[in-house]
Amino acid sequence: MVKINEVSKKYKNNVGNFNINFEVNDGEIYGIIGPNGAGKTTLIRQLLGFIKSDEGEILINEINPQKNSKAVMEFTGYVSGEIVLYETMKGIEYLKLVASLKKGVEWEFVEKLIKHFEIDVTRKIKKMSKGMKQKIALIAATMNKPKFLVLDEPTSGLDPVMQEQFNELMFKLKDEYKTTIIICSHIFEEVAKLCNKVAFIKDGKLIEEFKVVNKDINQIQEKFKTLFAKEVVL
Ligand SMILES: Nc1ncnc2c1ncn2[C@@H]1O[C@H](COP(=O)(O)OP(=O)(O)OP(=O)(O)O)[C@@H](O)[C@H]1O
Repeated sequence: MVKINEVSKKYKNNVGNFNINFEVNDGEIYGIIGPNGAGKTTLIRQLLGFIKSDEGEILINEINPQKNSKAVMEFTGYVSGEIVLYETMKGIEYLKLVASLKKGVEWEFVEKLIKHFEIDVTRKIKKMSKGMKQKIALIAATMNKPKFLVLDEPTSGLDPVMQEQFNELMFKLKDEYKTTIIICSHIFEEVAKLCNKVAFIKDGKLIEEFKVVNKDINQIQEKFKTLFAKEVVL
């Protein structure tokens, strides 16, 4: 589903990301882990064709997003790190608008998602909490059971109950609809529970790809500590 070959994006001062290679198979959940500023969001935006790579090739379901982002977005759901919604709308109005713009939305499934996340969609978005807005964004991104789903720190505002509901939704999409998912996260537990493989990104480089075995959070934590060890300053 996803093939990334020698991809680089250099901002000024040699910041960005460099010679990234990885593949994600159909129906896999792939994690991207790295500290702040490592280049995760830059990579995701290249994957979707929102920013142009300087080098390399990306193929999503055999389509190059850099040449045809629109074609990729037709079968892709995306939740960005900074969620921006139409603040003056009610939740339900926003979801109806998104449903009218996407192909293949069954409203019954949207209703199930609203119930699943236990969210009051009659409220105005501007009066919603960060976590509620995140749920709305997740429903908007998954309402048409997309073939490909890209999530940039999707659960940073969710409480533990909602985290579990998020995990359940990810498994449902993967198992029942064969959705391929890429998820950037700082939450090791989430990555351990959901992902088959994890890429560790440091200073714009993919320094290690790691296979998650038995949903073991300790392995990921240990690997992170080894790869990102820092001298104690304070
Ligand atoms: N438009 C831009 N112009 C110049 N530099 C940029 C631009 N966008 C991002 N950067 C820089 O590129 C680097 C990677 O940023 P990016 O947002 O991809 O990191 P990240 O891993 O997603 O971080 P975080 O976990 O904090 O969200 C950072 O040093 C950032 O300052």
